[in-house]
Amino acid sequence: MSTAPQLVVHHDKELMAQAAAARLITKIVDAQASRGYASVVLTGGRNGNGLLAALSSAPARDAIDWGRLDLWWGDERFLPEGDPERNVTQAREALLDSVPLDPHRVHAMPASDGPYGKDADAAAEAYAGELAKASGPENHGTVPTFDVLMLGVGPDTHVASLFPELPAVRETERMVVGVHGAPKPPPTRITLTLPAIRAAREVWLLAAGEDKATAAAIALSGAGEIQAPAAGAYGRSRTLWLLDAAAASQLPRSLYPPASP
Ligand SMILES: O=C1O[C@H](COP(=O)(O)O)[C@@H](O)[C@H](O)[C@H]1O
Repeated sequence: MSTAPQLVVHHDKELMAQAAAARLITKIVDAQASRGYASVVLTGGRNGNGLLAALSSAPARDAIDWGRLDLWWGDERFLPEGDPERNVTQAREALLDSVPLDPHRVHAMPASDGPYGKDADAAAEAYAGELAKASGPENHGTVPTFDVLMLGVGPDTHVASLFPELPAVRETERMVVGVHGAPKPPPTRITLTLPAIRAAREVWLLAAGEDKATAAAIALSGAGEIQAPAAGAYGRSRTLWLLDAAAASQLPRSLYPPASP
């Protein structure tokens, strides 16, 4: 069952990143208070890294019990360990290296010089196995019920490494797949699929900047998920689009009415 998207539009991308970071802190602290731990899926890209950087400089970040936080990734660029273009490398720089995480709870996707060598499909299968191991009877299948899963939105409406019309976005069985021939470099990637994304309690789509305006308008105007993968990303209990005014500038007025005078 899909949840109708809710929209929050901030003045600019800096404010959006700060507000999203504050929202994430509250979610994590609440989940830890009620269950003992929290699980979050990170995204790569400018907006995801902007949020992590904002979280890093938010004084309230110390409210999080970092040792009881599980981190997963929505996708990864299949490159050697430590490559500056890897999403995990960028996340480490923006935040992860400066907080006391439990390394056993940081579930980076495999690198192209790791145990699976250049075989992105085998690496994807291994990540699916790691997710399945972390999924208990209280979850709904072979993927944990993440508290929050974040996704950047590409100008072509891609989310994670689910690009329009490529086989990965059509996947209905597997939770993680290898991606070959991605239109955005690098061509080889690993990604959660739409069924895995939809296992999350809350899915947050982050879109800031003019170059995201068309993508946001298309995805929020009833487009199909094969042509516009962002349209197929929703959470079990909430789907939240966090935008700045530039990214919201082409939304239909019924979704984003002009501000009151
Ligand atoms: O390559 C990727 O791009 C998307 C969007 O990134 P952005 O810089 O246009 O915001 C990102 O969400 C994804 O994780 C990443 O691998």
